[in-house]
Amino acid sequence: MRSVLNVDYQDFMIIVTFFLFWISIQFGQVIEDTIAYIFVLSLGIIHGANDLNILQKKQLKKNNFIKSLFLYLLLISLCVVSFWIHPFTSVLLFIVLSAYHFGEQHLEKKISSDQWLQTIIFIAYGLVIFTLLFYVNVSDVNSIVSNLTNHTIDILLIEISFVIAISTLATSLLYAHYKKHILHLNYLKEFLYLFVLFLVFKTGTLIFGFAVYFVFWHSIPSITDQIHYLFGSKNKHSIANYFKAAFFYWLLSISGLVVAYYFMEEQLFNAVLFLILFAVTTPHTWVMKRMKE
Ligand SMILES: CC1=C(/C=C/C(C)=C/C=C/C(C)=C/C=O)C(C)(C)CCC1
Repeated sequence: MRSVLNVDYQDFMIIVTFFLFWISIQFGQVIEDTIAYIFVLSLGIIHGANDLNILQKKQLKKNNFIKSLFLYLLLISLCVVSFWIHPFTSVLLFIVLSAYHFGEQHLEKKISSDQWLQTIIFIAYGLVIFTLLFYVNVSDVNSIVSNLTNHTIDILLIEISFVIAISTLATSLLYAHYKKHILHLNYLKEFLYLFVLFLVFKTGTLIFGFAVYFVFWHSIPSITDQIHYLFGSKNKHSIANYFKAAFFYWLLSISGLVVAYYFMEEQLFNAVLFLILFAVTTPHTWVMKRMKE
C-alpha cells in the first residue's frame, strides 16, 4: 500500500513539474527565484525540522537518545571543521552526501538490494540530478562556489561525473534487476521524470531548478514518510501534528537566517548559509537513514 501511495504521488508530481516547467518558460528570474525561496524556506526547511523528534522516537531509552544526540552534534561539528580546513573539498563532500540523500528518498522503496549496492545506486542517481542541474547552470553555480571557496567547478568535471554517474546507475540497476532486487521500478517513467526535470533545469534559474527537485521531489515525499513514522497514519490530524511539532524549529531557523541576513556582510552571510545547510543536512541524512532502517 505504501509503495502504491508513493507511485501515485510521483505520477501527480510529473504533472506539477510540467506546470513548473511552464512557469519557468513564462516568467523571468525574479518571479522564479521568489517562488523558489518561498518553497525552500517553508517546506524545504520544515522537512528537516522534526529530526530530533524522530531521533527521540527511534531511541525510546533515554541513554540511547543522549548518545544519538551526541553523534548528531558531532556530525555538525565535523562539517564545520571540514569547511574550515578546506571549503572546496567540503562543498564536494556535501554534494555527494546530498546525492545519496536524494537517491535514498527517491529509490529506497523501489529497490531491495544489499546496503552496498543500494548506496552506490542512491549516490549515482543523486549525482545524475546534480550534474544535470549544474551542467546547464555552470556559471551561476561557479559564482556561488567561488564566492564560498575561491575555487570553481570545471565543466569537464561535471561532464565526467555525469558520464560516470549515469553509467554506474545503469549497470548497477541492470545487476539489481538480474538479481531480482528491483521491486517497483518503471524504467520508462524514471527516464521521463529525469527528462522533464532536465527541461525545468534548462529553462529555469539555478535556484528554481534546485527548489523544484528539493521541495517537490524530495521534501514533500520525505514529509509524508516522516508523518507515517511519527504518527502511524497520514490523516489530517497527523499532518497537523507534524507541522505543529516542526513549527518551533522552523521559526528558530527562519529567525536565525533573518538576523544573520541583516547583520552580516554578503560574503560572510553566504558562507554561513552554506555552512548551516551542510551542517544540518549531514545529521539529517543520518537521521533519515536510521528512520528507514
Ligand atoms: C553546491 C551548490 C548547491 C548545492 C546544494 C545542495 C547540495 C543542497 C542539498 C540539500 C539537501 C540534501 C538538503 C536536505 O535534505 C546549490 C544550492 C544548488 C547552488 C550552487 C552551489
